[in-house]
Amino acid sequence: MSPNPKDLLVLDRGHNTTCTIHLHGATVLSWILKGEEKIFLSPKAVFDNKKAIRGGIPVVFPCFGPWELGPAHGFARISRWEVIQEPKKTEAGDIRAILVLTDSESSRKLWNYSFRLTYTVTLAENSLVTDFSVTNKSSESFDFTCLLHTYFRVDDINTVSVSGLKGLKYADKVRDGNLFSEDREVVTIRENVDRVYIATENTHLISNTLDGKTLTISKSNFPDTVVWNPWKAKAAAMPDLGEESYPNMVCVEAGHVSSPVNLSAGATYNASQTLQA
Ligand SMILES: O=P(O)(O)OC[C@H]1O[C@H](O)[C@H](O)[C@@H](O)[C@@H]1O
Repeated sequence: MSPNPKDLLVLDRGHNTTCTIHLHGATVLSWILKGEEKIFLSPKAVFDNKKAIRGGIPVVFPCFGPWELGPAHGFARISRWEVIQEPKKTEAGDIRAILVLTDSESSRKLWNYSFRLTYTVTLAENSLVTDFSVTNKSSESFDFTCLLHTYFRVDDINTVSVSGLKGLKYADKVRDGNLFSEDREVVTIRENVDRVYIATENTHLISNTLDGKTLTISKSNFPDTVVWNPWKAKAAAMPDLGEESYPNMVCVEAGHVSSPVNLSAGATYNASQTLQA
């Protein structure tokens, strides 16, 4: 299934460097840098403007994980966002687009607050910058968790490693969410891994993504990092993924998830992620 071109926003910086955003969820589907796709999008992803898109960079808000009030990972990734700035060149020569999501009758039914999310995507020469902000437009404070659920494209998950996690505590979601300590300098993945690393370094290197290359994630105000690969059996059980695809993806997700953000009435939370290749 391919997305409908009417649902897409394309940022084009020239030199075969582009970023494509689906308005459903403001989901970045693709980041091509000098001809090379850096982001994993499942060949079985569904683009029905209802289901969350399997791959890319889904935006998780207002709840990471199962949510007692609504769909898992919240409603932002399954809501249609509005483009408030079409792709436009910045003074630095980058291409930037801005999308927003505000509360609606359907969001208030699940979560009765007024808010404005702003997502600014900047395509630079060697990087993709995603700035995320939440403004509380309600008359009372609210709590939320949020995360950029980035799926990276890799040649082979068996050779990938992730830095910036040594010595940290993590909640292991495949072991009842129990807390463990990471003692490895770099984290490798050889089975179903689903971990919330707490208070991580602001930079992670993902090694051996494509042709031995390293990709860098730099984050600010996203204190936590989720590392996820469902491995073979779980991938096989996901109709929009399939067992053939798990070796070609790794999710390294920057978020504020191990504790909620408490945002006062009228206040704004700002966080950002830069992917650099
Ligand atoms: O299937 P989804 O709702 O898109 O969630 C995909 C995955 O997202 C995160 O990485 C969570 O830590 C996982 O537990 C979850 O399975």
